[in-house]
Amino acid sequence: MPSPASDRATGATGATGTVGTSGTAISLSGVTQVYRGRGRGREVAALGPVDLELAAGAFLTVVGPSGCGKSTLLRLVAGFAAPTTGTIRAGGAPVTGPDPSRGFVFQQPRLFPWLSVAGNVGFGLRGRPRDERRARVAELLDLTGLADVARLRPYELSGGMQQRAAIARALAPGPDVLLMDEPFAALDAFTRERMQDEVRELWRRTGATIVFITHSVDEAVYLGTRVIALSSRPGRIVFDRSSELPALDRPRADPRFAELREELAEVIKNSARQSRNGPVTS
Ligand SMILES: Nc1ncnc2c1ncn2[C@@H]1O[C@H](COP(=O)(O)OP(=O)(O)OP(=O)(O)O)[C@@H](O)[C@H]1O
Repeated sequence: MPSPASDRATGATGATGTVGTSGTAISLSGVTQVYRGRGRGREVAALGPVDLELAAGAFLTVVGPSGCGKSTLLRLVAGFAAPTTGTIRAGGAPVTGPDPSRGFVFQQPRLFPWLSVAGNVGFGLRGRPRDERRARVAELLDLTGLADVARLRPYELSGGMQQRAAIARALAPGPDVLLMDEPFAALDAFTRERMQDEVRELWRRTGATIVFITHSVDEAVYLGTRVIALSSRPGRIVFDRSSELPALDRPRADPRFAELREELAEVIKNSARQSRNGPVTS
């Protein structure tokens, strides 16, 4: 297994089309989201204002209390909706809608039941030459350990394998950014830990920038090269920390793991009580 440092320093090309190891992958400036329901007083201030600059190649984890706007943030970056105020840029260009350069993985795998695993993984490659598509699908099935089940239908797979197929499908077009919305929340604890290691490995090998939403402080600290916490709704950044832990072989054994986890848990507990704190950064 190549070391993450050497992988990233050389800008090796993995599963994604482009490996960006320099520059800004995503930036948000003054981003807010207010949902408007029917009738007076039905507005929900869900997010922001949020300002964020994310370096290419980072693994950003976002954690915060339930309903604080984590999914809203991710959906805005994906381009599924436009923010109420503010601007979002990806790779320097304004986000105006969904784009193959930003892959999305949902909490539920959402595979197409009528397609095989290979068919699902290749779905986003329709229109490309057949040979190219086949080679790409084979590469991704190998990368995600699904080569042996390529011909099976989704219902024949375990939950973990289905989620791997969903990740492979999101990676197929070679996105620069992978957006993951609590992708392991529905998995049992054992499978979840294994998938965390697998996604770490995918990140190392592909060089993609990842934004990963989670409810779990442990998962956020284990995976993130940068960890942010949002306050209670409307979600604002109340904690923002870079971490070297994901580059280590056994992050949980490092004393910094427990330290960061405790600090983050404390911030989330406090911000749930007092939602309008200023940022806590270092
Ligand atoms: N389409 C919508 N219309 C109205 N309100 C919405 C809509 N989507 C989300 N909300 C509200 O906005 C707030 C933020 O929702 P969001 O799903 O972004 O939070 P979250 O942090 O991802 O929540 P959870 O951790 O429970 O998944 C919540 O109060 C939610 O009820």
